This record gives sequence, structure tokens and C-alpha cells, in this order.
Amino acid sequence: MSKALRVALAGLGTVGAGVIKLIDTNREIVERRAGRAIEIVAVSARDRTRDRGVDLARFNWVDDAAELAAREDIDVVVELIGGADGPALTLARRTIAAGRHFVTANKAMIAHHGLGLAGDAEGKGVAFKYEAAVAGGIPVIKGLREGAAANAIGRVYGILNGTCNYILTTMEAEGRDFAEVLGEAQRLGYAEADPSFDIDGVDAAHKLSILASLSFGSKIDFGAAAISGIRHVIAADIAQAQALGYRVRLVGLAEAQPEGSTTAGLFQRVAPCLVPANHPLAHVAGSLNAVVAEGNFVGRLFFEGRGAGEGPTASAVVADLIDIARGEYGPAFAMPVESLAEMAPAPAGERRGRAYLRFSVADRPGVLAEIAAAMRDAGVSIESLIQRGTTPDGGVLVAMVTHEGPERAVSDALARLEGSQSLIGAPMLMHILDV
Ligand SMILES: NC(=O)C1=CN([C@@H]2O[C@H](COP(=O)(O)OP(=O)(O)OC[C@H]3O[C@@H](n4cnc5c(N)ncnc54)[C@H](O)[C@@H]3O)[C@@H](O)[C@H]2O)C=CC1
Ligand SMILES: N[C@@H](CC=O)C(=O)O
Ligand code: NA
Repeated sequence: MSKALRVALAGLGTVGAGVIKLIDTNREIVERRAGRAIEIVAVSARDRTRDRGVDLARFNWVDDAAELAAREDIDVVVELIGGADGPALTLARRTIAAGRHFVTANKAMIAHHGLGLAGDAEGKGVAFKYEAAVAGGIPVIKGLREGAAANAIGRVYGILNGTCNYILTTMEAEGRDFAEVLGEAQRLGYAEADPSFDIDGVDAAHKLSILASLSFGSKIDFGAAAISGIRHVIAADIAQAQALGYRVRLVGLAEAQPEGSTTAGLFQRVAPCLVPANHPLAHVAGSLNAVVAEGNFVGRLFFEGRGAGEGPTASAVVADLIDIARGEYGPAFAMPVESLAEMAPAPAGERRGRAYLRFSVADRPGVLAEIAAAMRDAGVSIESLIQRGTTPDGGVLVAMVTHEGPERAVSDALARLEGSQSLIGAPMLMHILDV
């Protein structure tokens, strides 16, 4: 066997501790597959004394993670600190500049700085790998970058946040409150350090922008994603959706629409959606994630697995290390960064679809007529209307599903109702997944 791949780990939280446990537990299988030993040489984290359930005494401890980049006894640095900028980015830049391989699980950093880092890595001839960053343990980066590389992919979508999926499906199954279930997801190690990244859809959008780049051969454009989260989904929405034959899921959807159509360009959206009960995404529960990619020769690919948590995420990190040990790596985004296309964002509102709308209204005559008039004036046609129950803010719940039409018509109808005395609180809009 050739000499060991020498690894430095920066960040020893949920994922970092998981990587140590995996290498300890599966040492033999990992070494046989890698063709050589994978040896953790040095580690860095904020708190040296915290019990992580692993023996750290055998590793060199480094207080300043940035110092790992320059160590002569290291071949690859694994960054598991998190955060788009700050110490994670400093470490990434220094490691690559020093001509060492770099592995990360940090989708926030990739969404914001991934192209620059990948370009630098190409210049230095080192690996820049990030399987754990998208859909945790699911080998979707490998699947798209390698397995589906021969296809033109027109659409990629899925459930990209384990915390939100855990919250929505637990609310669905047990009728429990949002805040209580979020606390549980945090305890299980699924949530980001700042869980608003999860529940407001930002984390899923980071991942979606990476998937879009890999799928369409385009530059990452995180800023162009439309993002909304699950903070305002109430138990009644979940119940209404079920009654109508749908499940509520946070869905990230990216499409590359061809030149010449009214929707031409790159469409990226993360939003809570109504998913038909017979769609494969409706069956994705708990911290599971799923990604669907539509290729012109392979057809529909469906990847499903654990998207968050210690073991699954560590599995993806160590898979990247095995690739590096084998010498199997190439451009991070499947082609050299300079070959990635600039895609203009698709015009907002042109996409066609159906929508679920929920209003909390005052209990008095004329309210329904006012809503119906706003729909009519905006050209939105109503497919079904439900008026049942109350909302947590004390209003009467009115929910409806629209017929298919341009999305801008629904936004227009809501704009017409803005400031209406009949509405208690902001209406809830969820698109219906129609793909
Ligand atoms: N937890 C999960 O299920 C998943 C996490 N990720 C990503 O993996 C990364 C790590 O996530 P977790 O392990 O959950 O976070 P965590 O919060 O559990 O651990 C972060 C670690 O970084 C250390 N750290 C913070 N600042 C540091 C610094 N300046 N120098 C050295 N160490 C420092 C902390 O001491 C801690 O050990 C993040 O980028 C996250 O987005 C990706 C997929 C799944
Ligand atoms: N916080 C993330 C962790 C994995 O990326 C999630 O909940 O999916
Ligand atoms: Na993955």
C-alpha cells in the first residue's frame, strides 16, 4: 500500500465527530477501498475540553484552524466549521493556495464563494470536494457530476433540508407545534448553528444553487433564487392540504428554460409547496432528503436518503477522502469553472402553475366576495374553495386552490388585497408541485 492520506479536520461538532467515528469504525473497509490508509493527523475546534465521544489525544491539536493549511504533514484539509465567510473561508483559501486538497460540507460557503474556490483549486491542481454539502449522505454530487454527466438536464428539484422535512412531517403525523418540533430537530443535530437558515429556506437555496450549477453547466447564482420558508405554515395548512390530496413539503426547484420561450433563463425557487400525495416526494419523511433530476437520455433520476445528521454526513465526507486517496478528482462543478455558462435569471411570474392560498379573515359578510373580486380582477380562476375552522390568530380560515395560470396573476391578486380590513394577518401562498 502507498503512504497514508494525511488529513486535518477543522470543526469537531456533529459532522467532525462523525468523521472520526466513521474512520475508527470502518477503518479496514475504508483503507481497502481507498487503496491506502486515511489517517487523521491534526484537528482544530473551539473547545478542546468538550466530550465528543471520541478520543482526541492521538491527534495534534491546533488552536487556530487556519494554521492547518500550511502544515507539511497534511495532504488534505476537511472544513467542518460552517459559515459562508470567516474562518471557514480563510481556511479554504489558504489550504488551496498552499497546494493542498480541500473537502467541505459547507454549502453556505460554496453558494457564495464556490466558483472562486473551485477555480483556485483547478489552478493548483488540487481537489475541491463537497459531497456532504448537498443532501448530506445522498451521493447526489457524484450522481450528477459523474453518473449523469452525459445528459442535458432541464430540471432538478427536491427536498433539500432535513430540519424542515422533519418539522413538516412530524407536524403532519403528530399534529404537534412548530416550535416544539424545531427544538427536537436541533437536538438531533440536523439544524444549522443558526436554525433560521433552515426554516427560512436559505440552507435549501444554498444547496439548490449548487445543484443547478452542476445540472445545467451554469455558474452558481444563489442571489437569483426566490426563497421562502416554513415559518408561516400552520397545522391547518397541513390538514387542508391532506384533505385536498396533498402533502406540504419545502421544495427546491431549478429549471433551465430554453431561449425563445417566455420563461427563458434560470429559474430557482425554494418554497413550501403542496405535493400530490402520489408523488414520490410526498413519501419522503423525517430527516430524509430526495433529489429528482431529469436528463434527456437517462430520464428521471430519483435520489433519496438521509440529508442531515452525524452518520450520513460523515459518510459523504469520507467518500470524498476516498476519492482523493484514489487520485479520482477533477473540476468541482463537472467542467472547468471558465466553461460554466452565465445564465440570466428567468423572468419572475411567467411560470405557469396552480396555487394554494390560505387567508385568515374577519367573520363578517362580504369578506369572501372581496377575495373573489380580487381573484377575478387579477384573472385568477378558483378551482376549489374551503371555508372551515379558525386560525391561531383568531380569524376564520379560508383556503382555496386556483386553476393553472401565470404565477404573476396570483401575486397580483394578493397585492390587490394588501391592507384589506377583511384580512387578519398575511395570506399564505403555496405553489402546487406540478412536475
Ligand atoms: N449537521 C448536519 O447534519 C450537516 C451539516 N453540514 C455542514 O457541516 C458543517 C458543520 O456542521 P455541524 O457539524 O452540524 O456544526 P457544529 O456547530 O456541530 O460544529 C461546528 C464545529 O466547528 C467548530 N468551530 C467553530 N468555529 C471554529 C473556528 N474558528 N476554528 C475551528 N473550529 C471552529 C466548533 O467548535 C464545532 O466543533 C456546516 O457547514 C454545516 O452546514 C452539512 C450537512 C449536514
Ligand atoms: N441543516 C441542514 C443540515 C444538512 O445540510 C438540514 O437540516 O438539512
Ligand atoms: Na450529498
